[in-house]
Amino acid sequence: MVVNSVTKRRLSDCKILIVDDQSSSRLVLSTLLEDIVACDAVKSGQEAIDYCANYRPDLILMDVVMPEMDGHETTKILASNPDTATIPFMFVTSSNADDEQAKCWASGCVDFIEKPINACTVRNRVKSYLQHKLKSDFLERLIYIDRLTCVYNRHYLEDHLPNIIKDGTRNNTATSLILFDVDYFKKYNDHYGHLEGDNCLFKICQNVSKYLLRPMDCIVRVGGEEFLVILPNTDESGARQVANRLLGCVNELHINHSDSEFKHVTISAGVSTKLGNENKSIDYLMLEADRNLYVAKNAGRNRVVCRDGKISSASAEISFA
Ligand SMILES: Nc1nc2c(ncn2[C@@H]2O[C@H](COP(=O)(O)OP(=O)(O)OP(=O)(O)O)[C@@H](O)[C@H]2O)c(=O)[nH]1
Repeated sequence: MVVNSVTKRRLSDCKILIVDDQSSSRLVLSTLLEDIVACDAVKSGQEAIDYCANYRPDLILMDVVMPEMDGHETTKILASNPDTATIPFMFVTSSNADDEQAKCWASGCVDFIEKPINACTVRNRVKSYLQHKLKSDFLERLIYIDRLTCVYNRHYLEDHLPNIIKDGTRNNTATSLILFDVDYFKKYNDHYGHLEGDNCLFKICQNVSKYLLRPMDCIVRVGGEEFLVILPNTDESGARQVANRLLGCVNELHINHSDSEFKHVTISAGVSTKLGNENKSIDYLMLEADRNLYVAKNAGRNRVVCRDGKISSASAEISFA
């Protein structure tokens, strides 16, 4: 998962993906745009889908007519996957018929470019869209990112968790939550000072973010030194593995904490899971995670408790698998 930041991105930080079966069209578009943004190019809808499974372009320029999978079908598949649904796309089309234009807009494109392309229009249309996107992305980060830790804040949780849970029900997939809390943090602040405390929270969040491997996994600061990790499409055993990995990665930071029996900073975690066909509310899931966190604290801290009540202590094993 990408580590968030509230710094402003520039046009030159953006990346676009050009999807066109004709190598000449790919070359023309990338040559026209490469001094404005970084460009990657692929030659089919399937390659675009594979690319987006690993990378998040700021914009896709999508040819409409392609063999095997056309631009409309490709964007439909991207839109049906929550991981790729928000990637904006512009169609590049040689048809300016009314019904074709209507079809492009109906599929959710942000704009379209007519073929044969006009160099000046393509450059300015892409530039103007990306400038607008950079501003709205920045505003969204200001609203949703906690300034101290650079992870999501409660506003994000309130606006997005209901949809994540609904997606899980709709797709009949499990969703898990990990609620974690820094152990003996009051003592840490008392001993090392509040500024060091802030610093410690930042380090933990940055490190934990690196260990959330799927693009849809995210971490939210729910308050003080308490954080929620949201894991869409993850069952209880998967969540346990992630939670143990997070405990391991905080242990591996080796932040001194002389007033803890572990002698370094640790976290405790409670997990809750909603199976695709279960009807559990967000409040219920939060309570379940909170109750399990409480059990983990009482069992000695630096451990994970899932809904089956099983306790696992921090595994020092850290795996990126
Ligand atoms: N430095 C710093 N401290 C914070 C922040 N938010 C909350 N805290 C402190 O975190 C501490 C939490 O203390 P407690 O809730 O007693 O929990 P704890 O000491 O971690 O004990 P256990 O959770 O039982 O292991 C309080 O002293 C809060 O002031 C923050 O943003 N920065």
